[in-house]
Amino acid sequence: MALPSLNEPIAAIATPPGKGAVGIVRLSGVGALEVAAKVWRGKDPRKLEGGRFTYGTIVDARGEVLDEALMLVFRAPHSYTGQDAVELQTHGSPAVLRQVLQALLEAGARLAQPGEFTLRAYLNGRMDLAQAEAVLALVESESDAARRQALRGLARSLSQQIEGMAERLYDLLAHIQAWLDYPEEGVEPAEIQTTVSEVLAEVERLLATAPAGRIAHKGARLALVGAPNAGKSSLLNALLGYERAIVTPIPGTTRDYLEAPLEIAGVPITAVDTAGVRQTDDPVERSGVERALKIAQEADLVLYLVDAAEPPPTPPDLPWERALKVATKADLPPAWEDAEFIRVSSQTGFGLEALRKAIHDKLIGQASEGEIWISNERHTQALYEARQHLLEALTAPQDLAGLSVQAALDALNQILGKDVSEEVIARVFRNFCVGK
Ligand SMILES: Nc1nc2c(c(=O)[nH]1)N(C=O)[C@@H](CNc1ccc(C(=O)N[C@@H](CCC(=O)O)C(=O)O)cc1)CN2
Ligand SMILES: Nc1nc2c(ncn2[C@@H]2O[C@H](COP(=O)(O)OP(=O)(O)OP(=O)(O)O)[C@@H](O)[C@H]2O)c(=O)[nH]1
Repeated sequence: MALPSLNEPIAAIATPPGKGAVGIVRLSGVGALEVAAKVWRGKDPRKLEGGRFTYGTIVDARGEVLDEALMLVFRAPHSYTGQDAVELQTHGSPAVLRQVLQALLEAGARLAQPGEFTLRAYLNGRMDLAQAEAVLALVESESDAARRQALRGLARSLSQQIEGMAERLYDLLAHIQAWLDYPEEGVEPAEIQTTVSEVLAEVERLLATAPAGRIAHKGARLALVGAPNAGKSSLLNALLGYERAIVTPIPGTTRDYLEAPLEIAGVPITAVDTAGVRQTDDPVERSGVERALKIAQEADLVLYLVDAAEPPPTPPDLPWERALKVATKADLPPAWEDAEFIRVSSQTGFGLEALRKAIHDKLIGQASEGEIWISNERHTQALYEARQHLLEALTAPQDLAGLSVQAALDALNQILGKDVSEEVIARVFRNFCVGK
């Protein structure tokens, strides 16, 4: 798969489809300023300093005015792509944006492919591949946790950590090579063990953040499960802060399931209220129960609710390793007590903060706010590969350990986009939107 040419001017609408206060059309490449000059009535962009706005009108090839606009000129290498670039900031009408784009295409630009501006930034060495992926993650971020992590990637936090590990492996390789050449003055076998173990621990630490990273990026499904009248709908409403689900004293009120979005400590969560689980002959209720148990199996986390004011029911079959046990109606006199249960009252709000914290901790695990979370599947795969080769290096005969160290190094470098195939690059940028 060939990557698109790097230099010809490309153009795209950068703002999302639909009406907006302002819309932006982007242009980048060798000759971008000439293309812009052809559609512009105002100061000549070729004579403008980089980083300045100017006001004027945009015209098409026949001289018809398309809109009044601001033009922002960037001069290579001081632009997002590293090339000469121009932004036309118009009124945010789909008709205006379409015509302006059309005029740029007629003036000599080519329509940009998805992610092609960022691809150019990468190919021009303005960012590494992990940073480019962070741009995509940032554009896609819907939660605060995801935004924060993506911004960290953009600032090269992950890249620097990978570079640090790579550096240590390069040094080790050099020593191993010296030892192969001059066995009498080369590496101590212990040096291989120590360095490889330390880098391995770092790789494993990063891999351990992958579940948290995935959840911060994609969100988690939280199933509320329990017997009829356990207080599932009430707890959902209490967590949401508004009355989403119907609450009645009649057992079996929620017959199907119901989803509602919420955010806990910056993590996007889809809470699913399910039908009460019990033995029943009613076919409608039974399919609700089956569905509830299936939702529990598929959820990232299950809240198993038991009414603390009643004798406890027989627990259903749940994925207990992904479950939190919750005793509800803590405002009533308890019929039983069990320290494994988090006590809450949806009526008074008692225990809700503790529950939120427990949900967050269980979903995010030991990954701490301050560290880098891996949220990208490509990075996860590369780290697994590196881990595999480092484990090999630990057990390989000393004269072969270098091969495994080299393979681990190659895997780490893939994250940065060093020596990756065009295939891999194309796959990364395929997920971008046009104009990014
Ligand atoms: N209008 C607009 N807003 C935007 C962007 C953009 O391209 N255009 N961005 C992009 O997606 C993001 C900002 N990122 C950017 C990063 C670098 C450069 C840039 O031109 N850098 C040059 C010049 C710096 C300077 O003038 O001080 C450089 O680093 O040399 C521009 C935007 C978010 N907001
Ligand atoms: N005192 C008290 N009553 C509660 C509390 N939470 C729920 N209830 C009551 O318990 C009953 C059942 O509550 P729901 O939230 O509908 O229970 P559910 O588990 O969704 O019930 P189903 O839809 O039947 O499965 C209602 O009468 C609620 O008012 C609580 O924290 N304290």
